[in-house]
Amino acid sequence: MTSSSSHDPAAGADGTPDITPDPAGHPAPAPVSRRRLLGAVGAGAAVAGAALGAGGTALATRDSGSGSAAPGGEAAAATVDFRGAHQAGIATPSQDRLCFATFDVAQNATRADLAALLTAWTAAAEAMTLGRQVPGDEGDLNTPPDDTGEAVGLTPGRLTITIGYGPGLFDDRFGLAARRPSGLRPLPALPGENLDPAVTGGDLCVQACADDPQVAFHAVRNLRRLGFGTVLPRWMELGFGRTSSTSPQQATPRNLMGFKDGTRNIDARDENVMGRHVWIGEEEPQRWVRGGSYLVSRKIKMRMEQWDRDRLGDQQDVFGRYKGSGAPLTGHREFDTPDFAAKSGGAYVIPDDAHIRLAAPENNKGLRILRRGYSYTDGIDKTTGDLLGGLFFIAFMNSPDRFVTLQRVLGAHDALNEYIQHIGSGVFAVPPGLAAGQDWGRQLFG
Ligand SMILES: C=CC1=C(C)c2cc3[nH]c(cc4nc(cc5[nH]c(cc1n2)c(C)c5CCC(=O)O)C(CCC(=O)O)=C4C)c(C)c3C=C
Ligand SMILES: [Fe+2]
Repeated sequence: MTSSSSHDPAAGADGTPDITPDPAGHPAPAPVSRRRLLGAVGAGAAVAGAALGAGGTALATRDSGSGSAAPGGEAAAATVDFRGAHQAGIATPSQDRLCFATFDVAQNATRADLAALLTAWTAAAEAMTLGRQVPGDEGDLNTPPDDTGEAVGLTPGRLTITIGYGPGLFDDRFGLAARRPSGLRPLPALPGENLDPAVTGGDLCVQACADDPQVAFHAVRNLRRLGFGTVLPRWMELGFGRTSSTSPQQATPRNLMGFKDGTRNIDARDENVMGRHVWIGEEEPQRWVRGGSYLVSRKIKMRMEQWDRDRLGDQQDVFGRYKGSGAPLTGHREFDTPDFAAKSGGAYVIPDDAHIRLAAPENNKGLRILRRGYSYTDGIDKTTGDLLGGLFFIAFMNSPDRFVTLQRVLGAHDALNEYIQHIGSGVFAVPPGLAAGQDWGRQLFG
């Protein structure tokens, strides 16, 4: 690979990339309130940290079942509304942690079983996002507890639980063929991928995001527990270090390649942009899924040993951005607009095969997606000693064709391909949010 060995204009005087300043001067998160406000959780928007929104999002502690406060004092954390026009966990400012799982419906499960499970999942999910235990009979010594218990005493951690349905759910098993969202079909084969069936597909997916990994895991575990006999877990992924900002109010995080990731992501607070690119709109014949979205997941392994031996100039050319500041190679500050026409010595400053050139909306007829991925690790490869890990890519869009269009270009031409491989995949229709009194079972089956 060639390198322009570009020097980061935002680097310190000694040439060390200065990775600390946020050029946009984004505000620091509000201090966490320690006050305990039980009960009333209003219809306000999601909030980062514990700042109370004017719309009434309240603070809550996890219900310990005995009414006592969390151990160690009165720790409080923000909750995110479970109900609304759209499911939480899409436009919600990204939490720090992810637990993502897919499930297949068991062979002998019926339509009624699935509908009942989705109704039970709704009640459990709503309770858990409020920091409460999964509802049910308590204290019966002759039956297993309704909640597995490991989140008792933890704060809600901005938990969101987002559900999605895979293409297989709309086959002839449950009478759902006539309700299949028009864009939902298996993704086509894409260049360079090497998909492992063990981390690909599923009839249903559950994305649990929270600022505490135990809260996120507890959510998926309890849905799995409720699903005994009706659904079987297919695969599960834990994510850390969110790799995308979904709001410029969040400092841009770094991925495992050390680059700021999410700089030019969609600002999920912009309803106009979300309406054009992310939410399924009026053009969708299946009314029940309007206001929803499509979730595409890709488990992307990074060849970290190769990457860590690559020169800084090469690394920057791969993305078309400076590693320190995150600025485009044609700019000085992170949020400068890339100049894809700029040349130096007859060659593009942002190389032909740079990741951002190939993925940018300017070069893809305005196409945009909302990225909401996380880093993952699977430990080490025992035969080689290599680190196993990379990006668990999640993106939301109003048609999976958007992802296919982008990935056809990236998979064929991206300089990043030398260092990554797509090893897992999923596509799911994400229904809209639930109104008061509605549940996932009735929403799906009509
Ligand atoms: C098909 C969509 C995409 C895949 C797959 C993908 C993989 C991938 N990306 C990075 C790191 C970065 N991506 C960045 C920008 C960026 N990436 C995509 C799409 C996919 N990325 C888009 C649409 C964009 C925005 C392009 C633009 O408008 O300029 C960046 C730059 C910072 C940013 O804007 O977010 C980084 C860094 C990795 C490591 C990766 C697979 C492992
Ligand atoms: Fe990317």
